[in-house]
Amino acid sequence: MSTLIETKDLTRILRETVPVTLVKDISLTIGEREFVAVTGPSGSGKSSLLYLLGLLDRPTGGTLMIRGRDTERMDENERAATRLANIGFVFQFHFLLPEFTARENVEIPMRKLGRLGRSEMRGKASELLGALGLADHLDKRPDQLSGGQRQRVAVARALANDPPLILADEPTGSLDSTSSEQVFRILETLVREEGKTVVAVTHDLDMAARMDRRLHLIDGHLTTETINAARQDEGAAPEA
Ligand SMILES: Nc1ncnc2c1ncn2[C@@H]1O[C@H](COP(=O)(O)OP(=O)(O)OP(=O)(O)O)[C@@H](O)[C@H]1O
Repeated sequence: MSTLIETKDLTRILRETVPVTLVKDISLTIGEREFVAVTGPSGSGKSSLLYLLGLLDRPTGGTLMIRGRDTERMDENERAATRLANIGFVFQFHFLLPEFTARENVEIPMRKLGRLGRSEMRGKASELLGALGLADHLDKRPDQLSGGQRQRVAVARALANDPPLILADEPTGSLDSTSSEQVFRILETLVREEGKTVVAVTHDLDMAARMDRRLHLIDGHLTTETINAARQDEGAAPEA
């Protein structure tokens, strides 16, 4: 299994009047085709860790390598380009742009990357939305869609540039149980059939148990790392 992300003593401290530790000394390795849960109590640093892994925030200590490249040695342009080509985000609240249609929302990351022409972008966006069961909703705006449909548009947007890594912050947190299961299965399919790596923050321990590995945080520290049984049978080695 090749390594996608490697951190060593990753730390993020806010330099306020009283310093606030968001994430402290986290060392981990995440490989390609892994389905990883991040769990922990409220305020334990789960979102902060995801922001660091997604290059949306910078560490104050330690290192973060993505595909063998030290992200702290990159300038802002390189970080932005690395993010755009390698990482898709799905948040608890979809953050779709309300004035744009589903298809236009999915096209936005493609426009930013600038690799495809206009009709190719349209085609790719339609294809992605179609694969997520939204073929009849391409031209609807977010307020014309249900919560589950909006979250599927957000997943399609995360996949727009075909990144190897999807980071999801409570992607099913605001959904009813049926939509939640549907979105979970989509993420699972991305790993099992498309070879993506998905790292998802979740409060749902049943869901976490269905993933390959669970990283549990307390007070910004990675306290336990659990390899789920099904994966151990496949020979995945426990790391911590
Ligand atoms: N900008 C900030 N200023 C001050 N404190 C912050 C800031 N951002 C985060 N924190 C604090 O850092 C800690 C970690 O926050 P984080 O959002 O990463 O936790 P979390 O595990 O994702 O929580 P939740 O499950 O509630 O979303 C929390 O105690 C939070 O209050």
